[in-house]
Amino acid sequence: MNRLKLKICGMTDQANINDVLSVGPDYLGFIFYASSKRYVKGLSADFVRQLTVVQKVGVFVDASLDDIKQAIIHYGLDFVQLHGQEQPDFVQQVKALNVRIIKAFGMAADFDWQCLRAYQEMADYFLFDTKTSSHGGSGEVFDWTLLQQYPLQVPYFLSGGLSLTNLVAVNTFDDPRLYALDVNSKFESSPGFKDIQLLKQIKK
Ligand SMILES: O=C(O)c1ccccc1N[C@@H]1O[C@H](COP(=O)(O)O)[C@@H](O)[C@H]1O
Repeated sequence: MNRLKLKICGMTDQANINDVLSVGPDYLGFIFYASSKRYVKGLSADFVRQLTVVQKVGVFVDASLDDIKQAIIHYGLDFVQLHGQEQPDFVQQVKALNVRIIKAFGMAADFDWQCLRAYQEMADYFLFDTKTSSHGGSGEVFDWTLLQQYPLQVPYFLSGGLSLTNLVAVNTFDDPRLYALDVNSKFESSPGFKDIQLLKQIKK
């Protein structure tokens, strides 16, 4: 697991973020989706913007280009994670805002792998999450054997209900395209508050 990058997502609280940074994540995720239990709204943009020891990822679900642009400016985002049904031409417009792109897809048995081709030139990374009506943060795991059908070379984040229990099986992955692990609800004491003791066990 050591070669893999770590993204800790759904940060909402300043003190909790300071504790989480002691775990040494590569990426911190902030949810800019009002329906989420982890909506970033109460968190100071000035505080987030001055965080430089970590890559800051804004997570959006079918947001407008202007909302994304404002969030990039105010929170100093390095990455935009597009977690909805964003089409390639829209993703290209976000990329033109001078951020790097993580394009997320909800995995299910009938997932159309060919649809990824239209995104491969503009996405720095793909992210594979479990397909649910809540878009993300469900804590549900998808069938990882589906990834055997992934046809492209774009590196990806593995996501969807990652926990201390199922992360053990990541060691069986033999896929150099697996770039990062994205942990969220299974490492919380309550939505938006990460459990530091649980997080510390990831890198053991
Ligand atoms: O966390 C949320 O509430 C959320 C809401 C809407 C879109 C994405 C969201 N989070 C992302 O969901 C995945 C998986 O989370 P979990 O481990 O299943 O809880 C993760 O990539 C978050 O970035």
